[in-house]
Amino acid sequence: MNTRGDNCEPHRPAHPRIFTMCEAGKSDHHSAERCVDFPVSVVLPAGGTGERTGLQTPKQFCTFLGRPLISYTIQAFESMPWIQSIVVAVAKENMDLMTDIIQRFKHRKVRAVPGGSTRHRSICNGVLALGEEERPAVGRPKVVIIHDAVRPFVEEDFLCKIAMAAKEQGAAGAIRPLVSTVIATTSEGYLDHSLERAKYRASEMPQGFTYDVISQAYQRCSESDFEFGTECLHLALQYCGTNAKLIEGPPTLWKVTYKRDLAAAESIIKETLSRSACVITGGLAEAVNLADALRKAVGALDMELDIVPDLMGDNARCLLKEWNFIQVSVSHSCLSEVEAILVALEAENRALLHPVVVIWVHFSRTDELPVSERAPTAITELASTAKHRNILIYGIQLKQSKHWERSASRVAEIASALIRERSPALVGQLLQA
Ligand SMILES: Nc1ccn([C@@H]2O[C@H](COP(=O)(O)OP(=O)(O)OP(=O)(O)O)[C@@H](O)[C@H]2O)c(=O)n1
Ligand SMILES: O=P(O)(O)OC[C@@H](O)[C@@H](O)[C@@H](O)CO
Repeated sequence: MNTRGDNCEPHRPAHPRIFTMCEAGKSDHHSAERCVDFPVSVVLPAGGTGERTGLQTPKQFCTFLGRPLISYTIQAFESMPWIQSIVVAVAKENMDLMTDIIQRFKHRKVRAVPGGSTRHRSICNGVLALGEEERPAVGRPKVVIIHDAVRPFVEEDFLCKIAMAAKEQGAAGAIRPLVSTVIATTSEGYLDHSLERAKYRASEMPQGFTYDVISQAYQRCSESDFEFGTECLHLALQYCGTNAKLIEGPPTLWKVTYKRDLAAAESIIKETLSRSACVITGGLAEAVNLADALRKAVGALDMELDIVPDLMGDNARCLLKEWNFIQVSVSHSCLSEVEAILVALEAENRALLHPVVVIWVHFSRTDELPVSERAPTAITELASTAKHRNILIYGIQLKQSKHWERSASRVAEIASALIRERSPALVGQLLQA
């Protein structure tokens, strides 16, 4: 609420403005839960238009591997058990789209509220919404985390530090070293003076505030703050006398701003999904030998393999943590083993948030016809239906030869490329190792 006592948003047509982003860093939820024993809610300002990307689609709705950027950021926060609720502030004209994303990707804890014509107004609307929370299980938060929805990579351990510091100090913010020197220019466009870079830091996100501090700051701040301000920490100091604790954050805190940042974000998401794979051998000797050779070969490609005979019993754990599966079939050309993987993946709804890769490696003995001649369309048909369920099936056929290691490293190269790129274009193809 600003000085006039009305909502943050003046009665002007809202700009069609919106944004988004990413994957939680791997961390031990338990250690964070031990530290954060007070209610924490999150405001994700996502009401911008992303003009600096030069794209028609606002960056928060640009998709990566079939999912909008904002869904990655939401999922990162909702995967942290100690976050009680999330409010996303989006432009009014994107409320339906945001609601659809929440439903489609089964986001919990999160609700969308109308953003504002500036970032501060969007954040203010989000903070107001937390104060009017009606969901019974969600009380007023002790700490409010504010995080640009287009800062894709949120690390739980760091977020925990920000939340703890905000509770103790009233406000806390992430900082990073400056990359470029900051200079002041004259009105004629000449150098006036430069700042000593070592004395300054870049203010990043996440930031944390006690609910009282941030809500008071927005009640007291000026129209000029709402219109032109970019720094919540400044509002806390200026209007509440609260001096934020500054904590240097990891390099992953960057904000998607330009088109190149979208490519960088997609590359990091793909890399995160490509670090390991599960190889299922059926326990057959040739398959186990190939899997062992594959493990050596992919090690050089910075990838780890978990080799199991099947996905039964304890081995079913692979279904809950892997995004990539390699089924090695020896001789028989039927895809029953791949179909079994599909059934297991769907039972766990594993492909909801990320596309899952299943690679069928068909190993044929020297006296057998290659599967491309015996059952050329089998994999294409199966892959076509699986693709609609966000499971990408690829085939690699391998003929038994005396150059075992060379064949295995060839399979490894192809498999790791398929896993890394997750290309829809190659789905259903039977590649020759
Ligand atoms: N009226 C606005 C403007 C921005 N934001 C959000 O604030 C975050 C950081 O803003 P920025 O990166 O500047 O996004 P845009 O304003 O959309 O980008 P641009 O300035 O290029 O248009 C983004 O998540 C953006 O969606 C917002 O919630 N409401
Ligand atoms: O100005 P923009 O809307 O591009 O980005 C907002 C940033 O200024 C802001 O997220 C941090 O500097 C921390 O306040």
